[in-house]
Amino acid sequence: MPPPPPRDALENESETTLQLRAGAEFVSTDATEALVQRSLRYLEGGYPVHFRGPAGSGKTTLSLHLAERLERPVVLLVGDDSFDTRRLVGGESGTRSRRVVDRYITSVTKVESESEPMWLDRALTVACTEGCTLVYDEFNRAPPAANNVLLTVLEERMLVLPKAGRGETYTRVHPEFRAIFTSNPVDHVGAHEAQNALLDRMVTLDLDGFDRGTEVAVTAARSGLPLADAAAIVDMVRDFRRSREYTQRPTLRASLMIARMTAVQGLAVSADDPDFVQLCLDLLGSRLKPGVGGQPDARHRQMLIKLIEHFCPPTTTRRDARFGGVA
Ligand SMILES: Nc1ncnc2c1ncn2[C@@H]1O[C@H](COP(=O)(O)OP(=O)(O)OP(=O)(O)O)[C@@H](O)[C@H]1O
Repeated sequence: MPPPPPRDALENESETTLQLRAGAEFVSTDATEALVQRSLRYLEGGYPVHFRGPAGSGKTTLSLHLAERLERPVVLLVGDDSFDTRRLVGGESGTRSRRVVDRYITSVTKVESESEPMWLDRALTVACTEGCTLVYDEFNRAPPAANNVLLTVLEERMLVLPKAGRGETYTRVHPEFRAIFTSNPVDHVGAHEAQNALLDRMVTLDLDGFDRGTEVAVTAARSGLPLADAAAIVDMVRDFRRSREYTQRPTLRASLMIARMTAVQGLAVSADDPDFVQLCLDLLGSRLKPGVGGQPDARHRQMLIKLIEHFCPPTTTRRDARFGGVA
């Protein structure tokens, strides 16, 4: 069989238009609900919301949950350094040809051919014209120039198309269109500084991790561990975070990893379970300055052991992983 004809790169990529499942895995607490309500007020008032915070602070999860609460189709876009306006808006992709053969008078055959460029919509155009909720995750990974097209979308509610490919140079933004942005700090690898003009058009809410109660609730719900065990792990990770001894900030994600592995392997959240201690050394030690042979150096190891002993004293017995209970 001959190989398929080469297609424009635009045609090979499809946009992610999501229909979110109700309540999918989001853990709601008083703190998250307060933030959700605050954000919904801005979104319903027509203003985009921007969650800014370090990795693992819950920005993406919160954004997707908010999008779900708006009950509109969701377009998810994840910022990338390779982005340009065309990647956001769309562009001309191939041509459409039409050939008309006219034999009205049998002795005369009139053939007319015409071809016109075909326009392919991308994420922003789809969201703006269909009235979707755009979740633009890590938007500051895209070069600032690529995001310029958002300026008129957010302020004048006009989407300016780069070429008159659809026979128009701009299109009006659907009244139900809403946008939620997330960004990592500028010192994050691959992050660009967002232009002030764009930031000026959004309501920026700083997320620097959740309160203890929310972290415990999320960790327990997502791992299946009892609340007391989840609390011990969260307290240990939060204390490590306060120590500032790390090179990579330990976040809720670190607590979740420890808790899930503990549950899956049936470990006891206890300093006398050597596998649990090794798990903590692996997952927290890797956030310290690199040691030798995949292990933290002696001082850091001692510090972590003390931390584990303090928050997970040797009292509990090994859990039976098959039943999620204690053996
Ligand atoms: N309210 C919540 N309910 C359930 N899980 C949550 C909640 N908040 C955060 N999480 C979980 O915490 C982890 C980190 O959250 P998330 O990925 O949203 O952070 P982020 O700030 O977007 O991180 P990054 O910048 O690295 O993408 C994920 O595993 C996520 O599922």
